[in-house]
Amino acid sequence: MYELMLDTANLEDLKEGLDSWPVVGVTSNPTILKEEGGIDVYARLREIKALCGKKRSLHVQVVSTATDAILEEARHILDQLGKDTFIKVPVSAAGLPAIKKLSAGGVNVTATAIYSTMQGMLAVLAGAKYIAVYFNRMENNCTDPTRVIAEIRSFIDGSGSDAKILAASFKNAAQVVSAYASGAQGATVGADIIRLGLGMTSIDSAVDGFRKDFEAIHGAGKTMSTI
Ligand SMILES: O=C[C@H](O)COP(=O)(O)O
Repeated sequence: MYELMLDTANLEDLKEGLDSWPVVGVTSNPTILKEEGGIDVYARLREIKALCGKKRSLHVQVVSTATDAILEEARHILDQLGKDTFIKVPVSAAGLPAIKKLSAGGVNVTATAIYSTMQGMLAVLAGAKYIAVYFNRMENNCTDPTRVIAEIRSFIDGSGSDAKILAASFKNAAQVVSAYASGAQGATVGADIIRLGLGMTSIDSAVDGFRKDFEAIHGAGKTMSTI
């Protein structure tokens, strides 16, 4: 089953997206939170958690760079936001041991900052539930994200793991389509990407043509519910 999440902390985007689009979770990182200006971070994350409700997941990233500090930060996030919160941990030398310990303790981990198949494989083995692969950032570094996604997916399937690739870091709709086509089970995107996908003038032009043809039969303003 494929999943779509929103990569934002903007309340307007979240209210629209969670209400109107087929979204199963919300992700953020410190840069996304910074875009919201001088917010109280935990207050905002609590608002987002409330908007998510019980059925959608919230993924919150740690900031610390040493293993013990990451573990401490993860515990604090769970205390503040609830035990079902997914803790986003970068797959770094210090992050991997934290992913292993948190996962062993039953914490939901989203492994992040993934630029290589090796990082993805290690995160799967360490027990992460989601593997956040950075699509656009890889392309910026002349790495092919479709190859990395396909290799990690093959590793997940071959090892019988229930981890899912959650592709992230998108700048356009084509990248999202490529991520899913390469084997990602999920993508987390900004609201702008969804709007791009629905914003083609040819879509509105087709809809307008159908409306005019119907009005030619039954008169102006008529619809299937008013004839
Ligand atoms: O948390 C991961 C983000 O999706 C990274 O996105 P970005 O490359 O646009 O900063």
